[in-house]
Amino acid sequence: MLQTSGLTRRFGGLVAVDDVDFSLGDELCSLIGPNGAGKTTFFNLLTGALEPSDGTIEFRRDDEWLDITNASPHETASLGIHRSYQLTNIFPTSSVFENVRVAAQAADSGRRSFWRNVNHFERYREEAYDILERVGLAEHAETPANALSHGAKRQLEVAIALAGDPDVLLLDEPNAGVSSESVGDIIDLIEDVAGDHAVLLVEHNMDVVMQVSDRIVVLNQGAVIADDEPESVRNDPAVQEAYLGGYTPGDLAEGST
Ligand SMILES: Nc1ncnc2c1ncn2[C@@H]1O[C@H](COP(=O)(O)OP(=O)(O)OP(=O)(O)O)[C@@H](O)[C@H]1O
Repeated sequence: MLQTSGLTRRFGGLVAVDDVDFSLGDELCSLIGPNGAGKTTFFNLLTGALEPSDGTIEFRRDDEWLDITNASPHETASLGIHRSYQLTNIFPTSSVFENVRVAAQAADSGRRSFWRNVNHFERYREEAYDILERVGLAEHAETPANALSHGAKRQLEVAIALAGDPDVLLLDEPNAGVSSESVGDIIDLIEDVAGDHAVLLVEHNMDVVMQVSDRIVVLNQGAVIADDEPESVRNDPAVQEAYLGGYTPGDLAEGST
């Protein structure tokens, strides 16, 4: 569905993403690695927020591979690649419902404006309510976004990303700052969303990663050092050394960044 070949991004002399060959199918793949490994830069390359220094990015739509290496964020979004942004795309004083409705409307005007009809506003409302039901925020529909708990704000970010009607969802630390009691809700949401979307997840909480992932890709200093199913990645000596040294399974603790 999405693949990169030799993807590289340099910042001056620093190689933040280093010759990455990666593919995402219809699965939930987690991207992990130590601070500064290049995960955010890789997300920014996939969405078009940053231009690569080298390499290519391709996206499959219908049966055709499209070269999206130099696509803008607007173009990647209209193709169906959406990212959950940590709080930055929430309108804090608008209601939860309004945030999702506006996102549904914006996505529609980017994608399907030609087909809009007189009932489209009602459709955005229905879409927004359906999504709020799905992410567990229906009872907070009229709450101003800035009055939500941290965990509920994360759910709202996912709701806004879903409103874009994505094929590929890039989830950026959906557990960051979430209390340990709410981590289970976010896990349920990630697993639910992965049922009908390809998902690439950046997440520091290893228990979450081990529980939800079909596959894990490990970045270290910009390069892929492992790409395998969770059990194999956990037992990989190179991954242990670079990242998992202190990890013992079973502690669903608060996500850290
Ligand atoms: N705009 C930029 N200009 C210069 N250097 C940058 C820029 N963005 C990122 N970097 C550097 O690129 C490297 C990779 O950073 P990146 O944020 O992608 O890592 P990360 O894996 O997401 O880290 P974290 O887990 O801390 O979020 C780091 O050394 C970072 O300092």
